[in-house]
Amino acid sequence: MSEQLVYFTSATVATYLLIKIFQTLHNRLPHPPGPPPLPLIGNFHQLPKSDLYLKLKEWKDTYGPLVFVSILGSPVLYLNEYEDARELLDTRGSIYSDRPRFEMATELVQFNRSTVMSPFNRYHRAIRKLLSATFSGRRTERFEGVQERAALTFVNDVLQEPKKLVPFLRRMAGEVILGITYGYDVRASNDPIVAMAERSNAEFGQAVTVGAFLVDFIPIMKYIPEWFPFAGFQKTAALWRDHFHEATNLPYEAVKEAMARGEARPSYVADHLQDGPLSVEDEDVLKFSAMNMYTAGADTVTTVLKTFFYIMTAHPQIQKRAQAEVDSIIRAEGEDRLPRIADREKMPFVEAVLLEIMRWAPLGIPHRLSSPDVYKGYYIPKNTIVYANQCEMCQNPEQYPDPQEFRPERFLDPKNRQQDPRQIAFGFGRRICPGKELADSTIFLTMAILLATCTIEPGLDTSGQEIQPVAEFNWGLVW
Ligand code: HEM
Repeated sequence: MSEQLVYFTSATVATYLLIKIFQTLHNRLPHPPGPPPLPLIGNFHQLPKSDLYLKLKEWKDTYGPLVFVSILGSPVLYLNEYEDARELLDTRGSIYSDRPRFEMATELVQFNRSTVMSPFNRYHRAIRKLLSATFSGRRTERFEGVQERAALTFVNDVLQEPKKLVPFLRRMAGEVILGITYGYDVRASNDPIVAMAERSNAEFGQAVTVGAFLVDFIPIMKYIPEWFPFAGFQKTAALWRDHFHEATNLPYEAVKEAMARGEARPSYVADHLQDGPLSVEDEDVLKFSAMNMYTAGADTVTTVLKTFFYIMTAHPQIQKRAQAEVDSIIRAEGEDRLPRIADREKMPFVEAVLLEIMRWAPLGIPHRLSSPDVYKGYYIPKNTIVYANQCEMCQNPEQYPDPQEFRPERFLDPKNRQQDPRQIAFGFGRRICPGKELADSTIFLTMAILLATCTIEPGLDTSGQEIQPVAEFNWGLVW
C-alpha cells in the first residue's frame, strides 16, 4: 500500500471516529426543559383547545425561555425569547428552515407546492428569489396606486354599509394583493378568483388540523387506492388537490392571455413572464407562489386593520391625536389632499400606533429542524418542530414595560427605544414573510386614509346606547 493511501485511510477512519464520538456525546446531552411527557401521546393531552398562548406562558414561567415538549411522537421546541429565535432561526437558518410535513395536506393534496408549506429546498429558494424581485424592500412602491384605490373603495363602501366592515376589509386586502400579484381587479361581490382561493384556503385549514386524518399518523395509508373501503380521505385529497390547482391556474392563465392581447397590467406574474415562455418547473414556481401571496396575506392584513378599528373605538383620544397629526400634514399650507406613503416619516404618532398594533402578534408559523443540533448545552433532535413564540416575545415586560397597555408613546421616546415589533411579527430567517413590506405599507396607508376621512366610533344599540367592542383573539396560526 502506498504511503499516500495509508495516510488517506487513517484520515478517513479518524474523521469517522470523531463524528461518532461527537454524535454519542450529543445524544447524552439533555433536551431543553419542559413538562414531563406521557408514553406515546407525549404532552398532547396538555394542549388546550383554545388560548394556547396561555398554556405556553405557563410553561415559559415554569421552564424558562426554551420549552421542549413531545406531541404524538413529534419533538416540539418553543422559543420564547427573541435572541434565541434570532440565533436559531436566522443565524442557523440553513438547518432551521424546513416546514412540518403532513401526509394529507402537504403530500396528498400537494400544498407543499405553496411557498408557506414548501420544504426548504431548491424549489423554495427559487420561489423566494422570484418573490424578492417584485416584493422586497421598496420595490412595491410602484403599486401605491393600487393600494390607494383599494383603500378609497373600502372607505366609500364602509361609510355606506358600516355593518359589512369585516367583509369590506377582506376585499380591500384581496384587491391589493391580487392587483399586485396578477394585475387583477376584484369584482365588488362574488369574485370567482377570490371564491376559489378562499375555498382552497379553507380546505388547507382542514387538511392541517392535527388529528383530522389518520393518514398523518399512519403514513403508509397514503398508498391505499381511492376505491378501497375506508379510503374516503383519498377522494377528499383528490378533490382538494383539484380545487388547489384550479385556484392556482385560473388567474395565472388569465395573465398569460392578457399579455398575449397586450393588455396585461404590471404585476408579479407579468414581471416574470415578460422575457418569454418559462420551463414547466419555472412556471410551477411562479404560479404556485403567486396564489400563495393571496392565501397567506389576506387574513393577516385584515386582522391587523380590524385591530385598528377596535383600538380607535376603545381609545378615542389616541384617534384624535392621530387625526390631528394626519391633518397637520395633508392640510398644511393651503393643501387639501389624501395622505401618501411618502408622508410616513412626518407622521411618527400614526407610525407608533401601527407598531403598537403589530405588538399583538400571534404564535409564529412552525419551522422544522433538518439535522440535529446542540444549543446552550441542550440536544435538539432532527425533525424537531420549532415555534418562535412571537406572542410572548411581543409581550415581554423587560422589552415593553406594562405590555398589556396600549401605549403608542412607548415608541416615541428617543432615550428609551423599544424594539420594533415588526422584527418579531413577520417571522425569522429564510422563511421571513415575503409580503412584509407590502403588508406594512398597505396597513399604514389604509390607516392614514381612514384617519383623514372618517371618525371611527362604536355602533349604537336599539336604545341608542354605544356598543363597546370587546377584543377577542383566536390565537391560532394567524391570530
Ligand atoms: C401584517 C401582516 C402579515 C403578518 C403579521 C405576516 C406574518 C408572517 C409570518 C410570521 C410568517 C412566517 C415566517 C416564519 O416562518 O418565520 C409569514 C410567512 C409568509 N407570509 Fe406573511 N404576514 C403578513 C402579511 C403577508 C402578506 C400581505 C403576504 C403576501 C402578499 C404574505 C405572504 C407570506 C408568505 C407567502 C409566507 C410564507 C413564506 C415562506 O414560508 O417562505 N404575508 N408571514
